[in-house]
Amino acid sequence: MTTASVAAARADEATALDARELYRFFRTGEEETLALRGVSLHVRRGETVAVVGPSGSGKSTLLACLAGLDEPAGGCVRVGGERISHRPEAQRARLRARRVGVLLQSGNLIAHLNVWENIRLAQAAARGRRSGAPDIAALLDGVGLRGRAHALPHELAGGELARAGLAVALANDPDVLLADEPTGELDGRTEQRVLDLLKSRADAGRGVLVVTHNTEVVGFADRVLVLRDGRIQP
Ligand SMILES: Nc1ncnc2c1ncn2[C@@H]1O[C@H](COP(=O)(O)OP(=O)(O)OP(=O)(O)O)[C@@H](O)[C@H]1O
Repeated sequence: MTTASVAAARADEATALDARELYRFFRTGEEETLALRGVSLHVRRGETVAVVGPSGSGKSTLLACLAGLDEPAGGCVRVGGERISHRPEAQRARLRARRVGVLLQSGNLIAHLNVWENIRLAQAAARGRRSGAPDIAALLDGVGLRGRAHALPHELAGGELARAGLAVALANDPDVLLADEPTGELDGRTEQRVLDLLKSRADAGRGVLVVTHNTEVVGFADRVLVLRDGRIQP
């Protein structure tokens, strides 16, 4: 191995998420919207990064591209050194199940499965992952839902639902956790609990990226990136 390739391998190891020159546009009739215009960012292992920006700046589109839920028209996304962009959807889903935790505002729970079953399903989808999956009871303890393991999503209150969603997003012990407004509708105490959990993921050597308007979340992040008109501000 050359010195340069050793250095590149080390940089890869230290990086949980790496996105280069992402472009994404939408066409509606005659109209074309450039939602992402060359976005590059990275999240190191052990780091929490917040992305903030006004409504319509491209935050949700960015999160979807980073998670492999959407395909950028140009650019490349790597998670834990593996490319997740520009692959068939089934491969992206497999990689996401193994390496990425996604917490969306729309929720990530399957309605007819209880909390325990939702977590179990996320773990089953991640099979083949190199390390063992976290213990479900420990995950539930972490989000303060040990007593709600058998509740269906519609039986949970708003804050409980958000915490259950977080437990599912963490079920595969992801290299990177991507969260859209993770503290959206939460009361102060639950918000602090969720932020502590996100921080503990970073402390465990994983990467955390949150998209948010919330100043508390911005304050807790190691780095803040501002997105405007589909570009990261210098
Ligand atoms: N499916 C789509 N079809 C057409 N235009 C879209 C689509 N999704 C997003 N856009 C456009 O892309 C731009 C970025 O949208 P995006 O939802 O990513 O912004 P955002 O920063 O997440 O906004 P908000 O904070 O309001 O959720 C907007 O101009 C939006 O109208």
